[in-house]
Amino acid sequence: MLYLSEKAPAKINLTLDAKFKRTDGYHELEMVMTTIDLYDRIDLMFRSENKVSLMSDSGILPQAEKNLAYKAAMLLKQKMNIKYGVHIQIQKNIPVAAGLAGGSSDAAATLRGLNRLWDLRLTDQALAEIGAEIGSDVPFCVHADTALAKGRGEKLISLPAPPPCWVVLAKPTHGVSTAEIFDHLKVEQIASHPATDEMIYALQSYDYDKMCKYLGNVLEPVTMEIYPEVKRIKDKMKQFGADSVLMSGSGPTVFALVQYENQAKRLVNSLRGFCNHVYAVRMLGKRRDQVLD
Ligand SMILES: C[C@](O)(CO)[C@H](O)COP(=O)(O)OP(=O)(O)OC[C@H]1O[C@@H](n2ccc(N)nc2=O)[C@H](O)[C@@H]1O
Ligand SMILES: Nc1ncnc2c1ncn2[C@@H]1O[C@H](COP(=O)(O)OP(=O)(O)OP(=O)(O)O)[C@@H](O)[C@H]1O
Repeated sequence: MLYLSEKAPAKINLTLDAKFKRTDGYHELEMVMTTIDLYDRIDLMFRSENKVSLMSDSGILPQAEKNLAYKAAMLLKQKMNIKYGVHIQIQKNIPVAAGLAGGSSDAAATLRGLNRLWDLRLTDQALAEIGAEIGSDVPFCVHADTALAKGRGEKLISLPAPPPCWVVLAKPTHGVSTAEIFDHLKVEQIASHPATDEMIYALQSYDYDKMCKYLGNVLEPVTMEIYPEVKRIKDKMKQFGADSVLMSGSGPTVFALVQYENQAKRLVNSLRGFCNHVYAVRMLGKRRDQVLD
């Protein structure tokens, strides 16, 4: 194969809990994560030379060595001792540094795509293990379904996809550094831990109301303290009729759940003028339509 494309969907956290800070500096986490129908497109072109190159249509992304998709290609090449190359083209739709794992998903889609382009026949599990060396969210993004993630984020147990609904996302203009937010987290001072087991049960019983009830993220108050705009957006979303609202990952993107398209449209219209980056997308939760040959 000489050319192929992969979808790289964004993730949201339905829950994010931190148990303790580990001696390696990472936090031991417990999170329920799923995917939404907002995705980057990764085009991969086979190169017979032993070179990896990368271009993206985004002015703010690192173009080569620092790009997570480039790192993924180099790591896979090195691990599998590959002597040819690839040109990676990224069409960026997921907002950057937003808590939506855009970079991790690009890296994961690159691993999945190269597995096909270079005919490596690795399992998703093997790709996820390689991806864990790039970032904590990459293993989840390799599978790109719905999962309980533990450890640093790399230990995954697959869960049923959430009930169908709309996800309205609003992102403040500034991005957030994940490391900075974790730095400010004091695990022993967490006032309220999310009810992870109840969220799992909500998914297993396909219960939209319970899914809404049990959204929770221990990083939300931390990010809100530093960036009060996050709280203002969350309050507006609640006021404008969202069924439930939560910040995703380390933020600053806030997402609202609603069941019907007209509610999603109303919410988007109410937020315009107040927030520049607003999207209404469907919940995904299952890996489908990933391949774009
Ligand atoms: C917040 C989440 O998005 C939730 O899904 C992820 O935990 C972050 O995943 P990521 O961006 O792939 O994170 P990494 O690139 O591995 O780590 C960025 C930084 O976040 C902090 N970090 C990340 C994961 C974790 N379990 N504990 C941490 O303390 C560390 O300071 C780390 O240096
Ligand atoms: N392909 C890429 N797409 C987005 N960001 C990238 C990419 N490659 C490298 N980066 C860098 O990674 C950093 C985090 O970007 P990203 O959009 O993945 O953040 P995030 O959504 O907060 O991630 P997470 O939810 O996994 O913490 C940014 O500083 C960005 O410059």
